Amino acid sequence: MSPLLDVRELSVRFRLGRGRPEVHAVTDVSFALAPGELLALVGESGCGKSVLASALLGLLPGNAILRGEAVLATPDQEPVELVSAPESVLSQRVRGRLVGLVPQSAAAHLTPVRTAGAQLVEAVRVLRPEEPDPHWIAEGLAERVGLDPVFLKRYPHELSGGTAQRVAVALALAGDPPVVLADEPTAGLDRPLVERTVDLLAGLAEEGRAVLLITHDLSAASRVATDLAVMYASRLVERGPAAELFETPWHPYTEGLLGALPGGGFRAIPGHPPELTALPAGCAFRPRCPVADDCGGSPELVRHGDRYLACGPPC
Ligand SMILES: Nc1ncnc2c1ncn2[C@@H]1O[C@H](COP(=O)(O)OP(=O)(O)OP(=O)(O)O)[C@@H](O)[C@H]1O
Ligand code: NI
Repeated sequence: MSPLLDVRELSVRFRLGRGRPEVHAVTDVSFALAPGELLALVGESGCGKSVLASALLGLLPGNAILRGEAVLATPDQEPVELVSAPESVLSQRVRGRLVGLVPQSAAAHLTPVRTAGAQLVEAVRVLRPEEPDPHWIAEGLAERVGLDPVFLKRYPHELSGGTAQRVAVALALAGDPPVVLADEPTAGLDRPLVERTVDLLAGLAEEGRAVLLITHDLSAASRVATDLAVMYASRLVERGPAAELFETPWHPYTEGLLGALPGGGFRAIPGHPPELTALPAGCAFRPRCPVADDCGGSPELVRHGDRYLACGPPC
C-alpha cells in the first residue's frame, strides 16, 4: 500500500549561537508509514524522537535547520511536502486535520482556563466546521478514549495525569486525522491505562490510519506495534516488522534495549550516548558496542529483505 507519510533523509540541526557547535538532533532519518501501520519509535532519552515528530509538523523553534523531505499523502489533493510547506499550509491543512499530535507532556499543552470539554468542543468546531453538532462529536471522542463525561466539566488542574493524557488523545483525534503522532502518550500511566491507551492507538491503525508511537515502554510497543524503529544518537539504527525485531534483534543497541526489559534480565547497556554536538564520524554506538571489533561501523541503514540495519551484515 502506498504510504500516507514518507520521510526521506530527514535531518534537524539546532544552531546554538556564534562559536558553538550545532546540535545534531536528527540525522538522515527515513521511514514510511502506510495505512494500518503502527510504527513504534524507541530509543534512550535525548536521541531525537520528539524533535523528529515536531519537525514533521513545523513545530520547531527558529534555531532549527531542517533538511530532507517528508511527503504526506492527502485524500483528495496533491501530496504536501512538510519540510518545505509554508506555515499557512501546516496550520490550516496539516496540523490536526491530516496529522494529529499527542504532544509529549500533554497535560502541559491544555489551556488552563477552559474545561476539558470546552477545549474538545472548540477543537471539533475549528477542525470539522461541517459537523452540525460538535458537542455530540466531542462526547463520542471522550467515550472513544475512555474518558468519563464528568471529566469534561473539569479544568486541566483538576485532572489526574492519566485523565489529562486521555483528553490529549481525544484532542489529537478531534479533526479525524489519517495520521496520528503520539509522543509518549503513556508516560506516568499505570499498567492497565498504558495498555488501554496503546490498544486505542492500535485500533486507530486497524481503522486504516497510520500511527507513530514514540515510547520508552518497550513492552507496550511490543503489544501493539506492527513496525519498530530504533533510534540512537539522532539516527535510526534498525527498523522493520516489530515481531521480527523483538524476536531477533540484529543491532547490538536493539539487543541492549531489549536486554534492559524484565524478560531480558534487566541488563542495562553500560555507558552513555554521545553528545549530539560532537557525534563521531562512523557508528555512534561503537564506544558502547560489545561486538564493535567485528563490524564495519557504518551508520547508514542498509536494507536486508524487509528489515533495515545500520551495522555490519546480520549474523
Ligand atoms: N530548541 C532546541 N535547541 C537546541 N537543542 C535542542 C532543542 N530542542 C531539542 N534539543 C536537543 O535535541 C536532542 C533531542 O531531543 P528530543 O527531545 O528529541 O529527545 P527525545 O528522544 O524525545 O528524548 P525523551 O525520550 O527524553 O523525550 C536533545 O539533545 C535536546 O537537548
Ligand atoms: Ni521526547
